[in-house]
Amino acid sequence: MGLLESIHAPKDLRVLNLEELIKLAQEIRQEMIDVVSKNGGHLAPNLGVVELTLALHRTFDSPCDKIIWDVGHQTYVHKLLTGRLDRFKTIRQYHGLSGFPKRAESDCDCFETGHSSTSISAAVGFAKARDVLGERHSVIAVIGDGAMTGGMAFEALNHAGHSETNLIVVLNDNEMSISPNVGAMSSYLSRLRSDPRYDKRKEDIEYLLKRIPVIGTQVAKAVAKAKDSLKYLLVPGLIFEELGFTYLGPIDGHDQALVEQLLTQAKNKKGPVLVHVVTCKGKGYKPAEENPDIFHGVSPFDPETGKIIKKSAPPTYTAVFGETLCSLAKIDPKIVAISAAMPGGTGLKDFVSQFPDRFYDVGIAEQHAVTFAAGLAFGGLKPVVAIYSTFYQRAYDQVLHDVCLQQANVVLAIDRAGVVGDDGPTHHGVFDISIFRIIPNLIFMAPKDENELRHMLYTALQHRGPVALRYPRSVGQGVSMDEPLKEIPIGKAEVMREGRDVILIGIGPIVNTCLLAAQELRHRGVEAAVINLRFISPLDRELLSHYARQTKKIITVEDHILKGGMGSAILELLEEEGIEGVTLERIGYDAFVDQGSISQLHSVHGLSVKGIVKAAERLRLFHTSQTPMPLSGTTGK
Ligand SMILES: Cc1ncc(C[n+]2csc(CCOP(=O)(O)OP(=O)(O)O)c2C)c(N)n1
Ligand SMILES: CC(=O)[C@@H](O)[C@H](O)COP(=O)(O)O
Ligand SMILES: [Mg+2]
Repeated sequence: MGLLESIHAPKDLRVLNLEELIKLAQEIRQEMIDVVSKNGGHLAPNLGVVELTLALHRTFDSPCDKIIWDVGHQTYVHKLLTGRLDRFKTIRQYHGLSGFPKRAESDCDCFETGHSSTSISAAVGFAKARDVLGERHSVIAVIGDGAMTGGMAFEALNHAGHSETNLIVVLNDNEMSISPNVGAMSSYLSRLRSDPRYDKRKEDIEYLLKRIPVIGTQVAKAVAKAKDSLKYLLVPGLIFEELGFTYLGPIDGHDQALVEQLLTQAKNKKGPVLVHVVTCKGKGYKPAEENPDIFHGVSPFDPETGKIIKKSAPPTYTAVFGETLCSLAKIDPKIVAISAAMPGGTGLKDFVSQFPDRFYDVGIAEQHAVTFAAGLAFGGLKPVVAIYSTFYQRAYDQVLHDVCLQQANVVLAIDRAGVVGDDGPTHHGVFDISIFRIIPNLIFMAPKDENELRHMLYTALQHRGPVALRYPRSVGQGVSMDEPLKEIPIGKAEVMREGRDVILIGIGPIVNTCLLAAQELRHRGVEAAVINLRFISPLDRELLSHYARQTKKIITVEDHILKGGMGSAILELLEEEGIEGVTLERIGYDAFVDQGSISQLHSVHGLSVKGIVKAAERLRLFHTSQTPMPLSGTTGK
């Protein structure tokens, strides 16, 4: 039996000596490489925090002490040490362990994360609750240098530093967000790391400063001023100190004994403390150390070589978006692109290399990204902001107040729209239609395939005023691409198939599933029209009203939450147009959606041929008893 099998709870770690801890760290790394090479997952961030997590669980007493992990993608080690080794092989799978902290999984997961930069705010909340209730436990937020670029982190530092509550912030600085970290805070952290006094204790410097003699009032004032300036030069971590934190570090985050020593020191200090540890993302696995961005969130790979297992498939929507944007930017010098710390994920890597002066990575700052884009637009440029659907939730007011109210010429590229798979409920992009379709002035569209995406991006960039464009995290349909790019008439839907009995209305690539379902329904004697809605706003009122009056039966299908979604928009339209006697079945999600593969989730929630046929049955378009013919080659509920 290895050491890892003997760890059932954090208390089991406290009996180990340094040699055993080093061996345990190796076993943990091996277990994570084995499992992630099969399941995919956030390998590099976890390899980087092995010693830090061991030190945290030896110094603090979880679940009594509260450890809050920012983003939460680096909690695999924490899971392995808090009684979840036996289920670790199921991580990120349907009904398996989550890849992020989950309160329902363990008492040691005191706060759920997934969206970045929330940990310090939550920690201040835990700390204040403890103070009010007269409790005494420690509260620790563990935040990466990337997450530290998010506005919420600054807001929380501002609050915590002023409140003087006992709280520890561990800054895990690996110089990486998903890509190399950006921004002034990141440069400041680099200066701290490269400071020749890296290991010079802050206390020593303060002691020296205190020894400067003070004689007479005038001289005292001058000396006080000089001391202040000197302090700026000499005391490391001064930004944090000035915000009211005691700053400790920076130290090597892979030196087990040193990390424990510093955490113990932090535990015994009063007020807010910031512990700065420097780690290597991907530590201990060469391919991940060499390519920390690729191994940040990696798909299955060969553990021997680190080679990603690739299947041949059509290009992703993201790749087609990136390629089209580059080709349009070549012709139009006003096009600029903005990413919130995800140039790779949003398909903008080529844009960065081809147009470095027209690309802005603003860090994990979605709110700033959107308002910055509004400024760029009024300054005369054509900004395209590419953000995942789930992270746009952060920038709702900026979209509404700064872009749409003022009719700024901004293209909002909404990537990862729909369920995203293994990352689960924190990351599914299933709310954007509900929150954005109600904003006046915003044109909102979604393509049925990758070719239509190209034409829509072109259309968006021709339009004056704000446009949103949603597309999923998946490979395209493998359709051929047509040239030249042309404008799609705003607000016009596309009839993909005629039919007198029912209309199947889809938005996005799910339209293709509607087409397959229409074929199945024909076997049951049902003629279904299929409409590719294309525009959520404005809706094609004329066309939809015509078909609704004709068939009186509608099935809407969307990779989105039902409440407020596309089906809801159709219901509103029927009511507004006074179309009566229509029965409507809506297919989509009715709650937060679990993790699982995208096809699994679609099938469980009825976004499948089988699910659509069942909806038709509920509309009494046919009865199962009359149609013995089996479904051919389809899945779904
Ligand atoms: C609001 C938000 N925007 C974007 C992301 C995507 N994201 C996940 S991890 C990450 C980088 C985090 O970097 P850091 O905090 O330094 O952690 P590391 O992986 O380097 O340990 C980003 C941008 C997110 N989770 N939340
Ligand atoms: C933790 C996080 O938010 C990202 O790392 C996310 O997992 C990226 O997912 P994609 O694979 O869709 O880019
Ligand atoms: Mg980092």
